[in-house]
Amino acid sequence: MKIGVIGGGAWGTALAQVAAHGNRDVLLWAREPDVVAAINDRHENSSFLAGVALSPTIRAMGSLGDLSGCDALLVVTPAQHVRAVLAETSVGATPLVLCAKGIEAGTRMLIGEVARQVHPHAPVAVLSGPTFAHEVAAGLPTAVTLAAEDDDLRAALSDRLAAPHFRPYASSDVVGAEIGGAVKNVLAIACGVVEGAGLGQNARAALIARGFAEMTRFGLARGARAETLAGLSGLGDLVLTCSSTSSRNFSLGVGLGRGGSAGALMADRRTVAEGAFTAPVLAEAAREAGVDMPVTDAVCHLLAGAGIADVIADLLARPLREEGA
Ligand SMILES: NC(=O)c1ccc[n+]([C@@H]2O[C@H](COP(=O)([O-])OP(=O)(O)OC[C@H]3O[C@@H](n4cnc5c(N)ncnc54)[C@H](O)[C@@H]3O)[C@@H](O)[C@H]2O)c1
Ligand SMILES: O=P(O)(O)OC[C@H](O)CO
Repeated sequence: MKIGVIGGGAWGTALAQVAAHGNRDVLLWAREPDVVAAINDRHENSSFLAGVALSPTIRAMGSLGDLSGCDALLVVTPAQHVRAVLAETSVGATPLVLCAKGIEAGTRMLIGEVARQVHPHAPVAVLSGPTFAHEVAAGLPTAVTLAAEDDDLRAALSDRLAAPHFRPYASSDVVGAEIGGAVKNVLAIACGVVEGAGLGQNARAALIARGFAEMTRFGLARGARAETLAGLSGLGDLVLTCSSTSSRNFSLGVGLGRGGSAGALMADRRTVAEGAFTAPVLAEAAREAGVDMPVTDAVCHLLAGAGIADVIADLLARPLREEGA
């Protein structure tokens, strides 16, 4: 199975490195000519994944047309760009493995829904889980959820992408795998705020637990399975990104918690903090589904410039409720 990767950011590059395990050929499309040149000439991506010696069997290209002939395409651009990039890619019935974590603004579509709309004949899979790109690229042990409805595709992709340090767990719950990754980014911003504002470890643990309840309510309303939400792509990734400044979303939250504005914190950054884009659309989607997501709403207010003290006070002043409700 010849793998093509769409997106030369940190995660696309790390996944290309995984797929190149055992000196297998991998094609990687990157948007930036300097990234293409650095990968081909020096086997590095200093722009997005500095300090990693890449496999020489990874070949980078600047034209999406060069990916034709691949047996599966890993889609690893930021969520808000997936539609445009897929529309430029000749896909046919080639399986698409979606690795971006987010919900499309405007349409409120999960990325799998976007992919099916743009390429109706392409089978869709989702790869998601607790995966800091620099750790995966360094060969540190990592486990992910690999979800696809089709049994054969799931097995073929798991076999092809598994490596000694990279362990996919198969699932048929595509929607569940997607929702965990999208929602955890928003909750990671909230946990970063707790850290930045010095609200303490109790508050962070409470946010993780109540955030997971929120993720579960939303996921179940959208057809996800509870065990997927409690697995690697849901709870696993939530715990990772809510506890480390290696997370761009958590770091954004830390900045907000210290009193920075979202505009200033996001200006000029070359890397993506998906939660900032997902939060408003997730809040809309939750309202549409009749699901209460107070932490997500609080993140939206903070991103829009509301004061931290007011937002926290409002969150804590909500009516008391049953834990399982
Ligand atoms: N970095 C990680 O550790 C990690 C791990 C798992 C999943 N992800 C997910 O992977 C996706 C990609 O994130 P990343 O960390 O690889 O990116 P990144 O932050 O390292 O780099 C930004 C990427 O955005 C691309 N980009 C910017 N403008 C674009 C446009 N108009 N059209 C297409 N692409 C554009 C850049 O080319 C670059 O590849 C995100 O959804 C992220 O949540 C990231
Ligand atoms: O840096 P973040 O916050 O985008 O998190 C990266 C991955 O999603 C962690 O699984």
